Amino acid sequence: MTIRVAIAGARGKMGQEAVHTVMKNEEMELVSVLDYKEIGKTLADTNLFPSSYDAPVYTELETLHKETKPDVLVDLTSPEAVYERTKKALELNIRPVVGTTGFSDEELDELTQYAKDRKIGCIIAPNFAVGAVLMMKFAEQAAKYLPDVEIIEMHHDQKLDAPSGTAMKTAHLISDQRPVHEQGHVREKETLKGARGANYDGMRIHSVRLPGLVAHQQVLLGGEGQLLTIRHDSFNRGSFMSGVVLSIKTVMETEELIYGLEHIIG
Ligand SMILES: NC(=O)C1=CN([C@@H]2O[C@H](COP(=O)(O)OP(=O)(O)OC[C@H]3O[C@@H](n4cnc5c(N)ncnc54)[C@H](OP(=O)(O)O)[C@@H]3O)[C@@H](O)[C@H]2O)C=CC1
Ligand SMILES: O=C(O)C1=N[C@H](C(=O)O)C[C@H](O)C1
Repeated sequence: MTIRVAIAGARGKMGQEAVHTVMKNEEMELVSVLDYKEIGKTLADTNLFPSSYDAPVYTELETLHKETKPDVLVDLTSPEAVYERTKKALELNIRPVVGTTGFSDEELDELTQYAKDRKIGCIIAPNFAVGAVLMMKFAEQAAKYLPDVEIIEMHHDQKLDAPSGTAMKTAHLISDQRPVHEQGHVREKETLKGARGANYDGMRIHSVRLPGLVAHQQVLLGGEGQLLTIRHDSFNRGSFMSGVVLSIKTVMETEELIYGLEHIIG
């Protein structure tokens, strides 16, 4: 069976890569594209793709659904509207594969319940790169033994959310293994606000934004006289595409929300 795929955010850095990936995949068909502004009748009208890329463009998910009946909506957009759109997709019986980051813990909980009530698959993957998933899992394991942790995530300077979805997911995984405790000196005082980074259950998260970067993270775990550094680098967006393909296939087989690629990479 060919999987009918729609993509939201197709003009973006990740979206363009995902369009090519789906177009090249023989088990999938790109049936439509969702944008939030008028960009032409078909994807080719954007001048970003060859003229053979003729998937129609819609600005309303309901119309897109009615006219092109996608099985899956791949969302690679921006944090502002992704929660509402994911909920709407579930309502319409379209299975969301969401790479967009910036969900709050409450929103993730609500969407999990929403998908469960409707028995419909949904995958939210803060990072589609297999190496990044391994970095998070290794850090989770290491934190049992070295519970003092600081996360440094580094991204390109066009990124809208901070900390990154990957850093948040890493913190979630580590916090399941490590007793909540404040790190650093008890009388520590910031002379410049933000110097110690964001505080997640006492763990510190630092966000670096610089031109030239793509997506990088290191997890530092400190112990008496020692430091373990676990690092992952994505040098280009091709690194995320095998995870996108796996998620599109897997979401067709599941009836609940899966948060994180670690649950499906086997
Ligand atoms: N899970 C993963 O592995 C990865 C996730 N990401 C995440 O994916 C998202 C996209 O990243 P990236 O491609 O770098 O960002 P870009 O800004 O390059 O692309 C986002 C695209 O979505 C469009 N867009 C914005 N809002 C909407 C909307 N409401 N509906 C439809 N389209 C919209 C933007 O249009 P316009 O520019 O006109 O506003 C743009 O074309 C981010 O949240 C990022 O964190 C990124 C890399 C990997
Ligand atoms: O915006 C990005 O680029 C990325 N976003 C994701 C995140 O927030 O973790 C995944 C990856 O780090 C690239």
